[in-house]
Amino acid sequence: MLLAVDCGNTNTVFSIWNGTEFIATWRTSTETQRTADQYYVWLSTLMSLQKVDAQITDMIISSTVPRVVFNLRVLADRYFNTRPLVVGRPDCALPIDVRVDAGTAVGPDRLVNSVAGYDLYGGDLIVVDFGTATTFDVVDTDGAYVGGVIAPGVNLSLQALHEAAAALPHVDISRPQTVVGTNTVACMQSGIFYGYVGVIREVCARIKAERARPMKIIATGGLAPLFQQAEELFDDWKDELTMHGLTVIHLYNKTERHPE
Ligand SMILES: Nc1ncnc2c1ncn2[C@@H]1O[C@H](COP(=O)(O)OP(=O)(O)OP(=O)(O)O)[C@@H](O)[C@H]1O
Ligand SMILES: CC(C)(CO)[C@@H](O)C(=O)NCCC(=O)O
Ligand SMILES: [K+]
Repeated sequence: MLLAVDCGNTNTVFSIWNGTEFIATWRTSTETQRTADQYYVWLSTLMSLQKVDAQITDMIISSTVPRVVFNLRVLADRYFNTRPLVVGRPDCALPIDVRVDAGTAVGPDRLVNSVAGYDLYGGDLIVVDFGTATTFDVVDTDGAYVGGVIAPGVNLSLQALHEAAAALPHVDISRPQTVVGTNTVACMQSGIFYGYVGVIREVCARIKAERARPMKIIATGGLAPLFQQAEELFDDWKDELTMHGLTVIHLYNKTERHPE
C-alpha cells in the first residue's frame, strides 16, 4: 500500500491508499525537528489503535518545507524499506507540464493540486487551496501548470492582526451575521471573511479575463467549505484534492516509462 505524505507549513497529513481508496488519514503539526523514529512511533500507534492493517510498500511525499524531507526519507528507508518519490525532485515525473519562469521552484503542493484538478475536472481550472497561504493555481487546457497567485492564508491574516495590535485578540474565522461588526471579534471576522470573499472573487475574475476563456474554480483545504457554504464561490470543492494528486503522480511514476 501507498503512504502519501502532504507536508504543509502548518500541518502534515499522512494517508494510506490501498489502490482504490484512502483507508486512513492522520494529521500532525509540521515540525522540522521530528525524527524518522518519532514519525514511526506516532504512525504505528495510530495504525494499531484504529486496527489499520496495512503493509506499506511505497511512499510519496509533497513537502513545502524542504527540511522535513530528510527525516521522511529515513522513515521510508528504515521502516518501510522503500525509496520515496519526492514531488519536485528530478526523479519524480509529473503527468503535466510546468510552464513558469526559468529557475522558479513552484511549491510541490501547487503542482500536486494541479495534477489532481486536471485528473478530476479536466483543463482550464483555477484551484484554490486554503492552507497556510491561500494559493490559486492556474491549469491550462492541456493540464499544464501555468502560474497562479499567492495570498496570505486566512488564519495567518487573523494571527497577524492579533500579533501586531495590542488590543486585538486571537479569533477564529467564521462568517459574521452582518458585515458591520458591533464588537471587536465581529469586526475582525468581518474584515477577514468578507475580505477573503473579495479576494477570491476578484482574483478569479481577473484570471478568467486575462485568459479569456471559461474556467472551473475548484477549492480545497480546511476552510473551503466555510466560504463555499456562505457564498457559492466555487464550481466544486474537494477535501482530499492534494492526496488524490499524490496517488495520481505515484501511479504515473509506477506505470510509465519516462525519458531522462
Ligand atoms: N471553521 C474553521 N475554522 C477554523 N479553522 C478551520 C475551520 N475548518 C477547518 N479549519 C482548519 O483548517 C485546517 C486545515 O487546513 P489545511 O490542511 O488545508 O491547511 P493547513 O494545514 O492549515 O495549512 P498547510 O497545508 O499549509 O500546512 C485545519 O488546521 C483546521 O483546523
Ligand atoms: C505558497 C506555499 C507556501 C503554499 O503552501 C507553497 O506552495 C510554497 O512554498 N511555494 C513556493 C513558491 C511558489 O509556489 O511559487
Ligand atoms: K495543504
